[in-house]
Amino acid sequence: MDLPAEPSPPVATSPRRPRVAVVLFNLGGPDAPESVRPFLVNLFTDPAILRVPGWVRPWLGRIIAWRRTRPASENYAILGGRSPLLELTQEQAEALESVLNAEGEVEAKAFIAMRYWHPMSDACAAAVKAWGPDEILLLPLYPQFSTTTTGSSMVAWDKAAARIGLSVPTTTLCCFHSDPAFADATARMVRDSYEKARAELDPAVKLRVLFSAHGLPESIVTAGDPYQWQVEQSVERVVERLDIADLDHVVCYQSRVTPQKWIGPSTEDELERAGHDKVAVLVVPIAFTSEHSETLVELDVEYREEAEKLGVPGYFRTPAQNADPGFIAALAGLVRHARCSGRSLCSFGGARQCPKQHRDCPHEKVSAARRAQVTA
Ligand SMILES: C=CC1=C(C)c2cc3[nH]c(cc4nc(cc5[nH]c(cc1n2)c(C)c5CCC(=O)O)C(CCC(=O)O)=C4C)c(C)c3C=C
Ligand SMILES: [Fe+2]
Ligand SMILES: [Fe+2]
Repeated sequence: MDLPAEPSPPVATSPRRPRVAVVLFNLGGPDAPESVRPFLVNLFTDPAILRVPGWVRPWLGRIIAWRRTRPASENYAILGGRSPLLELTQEQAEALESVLNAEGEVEAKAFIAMRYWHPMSDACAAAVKAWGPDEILLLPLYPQFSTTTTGSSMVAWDKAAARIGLSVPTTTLCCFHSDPAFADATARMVRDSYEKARAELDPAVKLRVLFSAHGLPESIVTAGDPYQWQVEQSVERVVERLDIADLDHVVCYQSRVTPQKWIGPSTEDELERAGHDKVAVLVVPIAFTSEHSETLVELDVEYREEAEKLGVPGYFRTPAQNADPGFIAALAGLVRHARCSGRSLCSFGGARQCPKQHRDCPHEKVSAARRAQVTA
């Protein structure tokens, strides 16, 4: 006699994890000596960078790019003829992807959209579309928002996504200048290099920390760009965490490339002051999260030589974050936080109040007036 078949046990079905495409924004850099000129043309013909009437820009932008090609090529030659930015961003992308996937909440894939050299937004948007995400998170690798960097990348992304009809719910993170995990990771790196510098220096020599950020033409800040204010916020958060009594420190700005008036003090002026005061310096890049020509050449070669000439009694530098585990954990936290807070969290150029009222919400608000100026 046939026995009735045993009812089969219920099959455990775990819900499919949402597929999240994390798009990392950075500036990009030339991948060969012959790419330097077209990279610079892309940069100087961007209306976010060269703020002149549209009919002048293609001409003036090309002239400025042409004039800048020689000094820029000389800098890239020191790095073997190319920028290391893409490889370093790829390492950050892989590290972030593995942290997010290990957490198990989402199925994450990190993509890279460079602004002025490949892979740019069009290629990135096509790769994102082919992957078929449920959600997209736009995550700048610039801690502080500037219309010249993150703002410009957002505009380029929107155009690229529209061109190929990529319409997936998208969260945009404007900035993370005051994110506690970002400040913790940065402060740890600064403390390490501060201690190493102190160990090398004669105890009688004082050490000053120069938080060096990329500069901006002053007119861009006057027009409402929140970058300088956000840089100052980042420095305050890091200094709080360093908790070094009577820390001698200053915020300064490097990499001026146009003749207009740029925000100051310049990093060069601060080197001159350090030479005059006979104090050693620890230079901390505060607005770049990866090494590239402006850290490896400008800071490590040019400013070091300048400091020697000026009689600065010691020159040290904190590395950029690259794939530092603390920094990658901070990025993963930003992804989690942005998702849990809902898609309304950030708007172009600023952020609305954190809807979940998290303490220390990293999405610091930009005042309504400033936001209006930025988005105008
Ligand atoms: C008017 C010119 C520029 C403004 C404004 C500007 C803002 C800005 N840039 C960064 C970060 C990076 N800049 C990089 C290269 C680079 N930037 C400019 C000009 C302006 N940047 C030039 C001409 C170049 C090319 C290099 C050179 O000619 O020296 C890079 C990448 C470089 C690499 O090696 O890959 C980064 C990163 C920030 C954060 C910023 C304002 C907030
Ligand atoms: Fe720049
Ligand atoms: Fe929040």
